[in-house]
Amino acid sequence: MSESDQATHCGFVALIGAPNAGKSTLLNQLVGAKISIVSRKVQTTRTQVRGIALSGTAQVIFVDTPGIFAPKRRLDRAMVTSAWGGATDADLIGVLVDVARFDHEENTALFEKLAELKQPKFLILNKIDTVPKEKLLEITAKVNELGSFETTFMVAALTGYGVKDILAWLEKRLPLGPWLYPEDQISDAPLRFLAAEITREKMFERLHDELPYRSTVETESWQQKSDGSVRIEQTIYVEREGQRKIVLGEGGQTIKAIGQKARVEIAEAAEAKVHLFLFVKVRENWSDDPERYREMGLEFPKGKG
Ligand SMILES: Nc1nc2c(ncn2[C@@H]2O[C@H](COP(=O)(O)OP(=O)(O)OP(=O)(O)O)[C@@H](O)[C@H]2O)c(=O)[nH]1
Repeated sequence: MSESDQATHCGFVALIGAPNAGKSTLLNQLVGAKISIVSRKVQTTRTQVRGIALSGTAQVIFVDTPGIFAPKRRLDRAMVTSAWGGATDADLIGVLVDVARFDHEENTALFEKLAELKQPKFLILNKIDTVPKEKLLEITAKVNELGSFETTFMVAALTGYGVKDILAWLEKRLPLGPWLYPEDQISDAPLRFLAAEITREKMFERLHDELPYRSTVETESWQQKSDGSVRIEQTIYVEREGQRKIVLGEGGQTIKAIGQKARVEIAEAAEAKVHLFLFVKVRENWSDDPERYREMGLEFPKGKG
């Protein structure tokens, strides 16, 4: 019960979907702030990031998950284990499907796996701006044959169209219970993790396909200064010397530009003046190193990578 006499609702909702279905975009719309990094490159989300939304009497805690379902490499397997971990702990599972790709292979694998999860599920058809209106009902019927869903939402996460309906439904649907987080909290991702994600996003924006998705960013130090500012040191890990040169750019221009953009956003998130220092290091085979997994909040999968 909250302080008022009104009963409150609270619960965990896992968002599951194929790569690029729009999970990060949707999560940001639901929460009304930039929580999870968004990119046109697939697999930018590596760990569960929670966004917390308030809707009337309900606190809805979203778990964002990596969207990949047929893992081959070790890093991919760790991501998938993390994704399903989030789903099995949740009260409800929101299944996100790109309407234009509902019958693609990645969704077939997803629906097969979903059948094993016992939690109630609801369907979110995203990117409805990309298919003709008259096709939507037919697609809705077809997708509902592939799984068992309590209800279906049609949204365009990019513009926010339809997103409020999801929150309104969840408000009634989540179990009764006290709120688990303070009212003004929108994420429980530690700030230093969020800061690393911001730098990674700026790096992807700047370098696109020049950089493999396996490069990573870690916040090595976070020092609060007496004047209220924060000194942050981050290391960008790449796998080869050639990649290090790309990230640095001529005369260090590229890394400088990445750092400037990241600093502005980290300062917003930290609500403080930020001094950001970026380093680039080559670490061969980092994706086989258990320590790197721990830092990303993932479990190191056993067996050969
Ligand atoms: N046209 C259109 N594009 C969208 C919509 N929602 C998301 N997108 C785009 O789809 C792409 C993928 O969105 P993300 O939110 O990064 O997808 P994700 O599922 O989190 O992806 P991963 O992190 O790789 O798992 C981005 O280019 C988005 O701008 C939508 O409603 N309409």
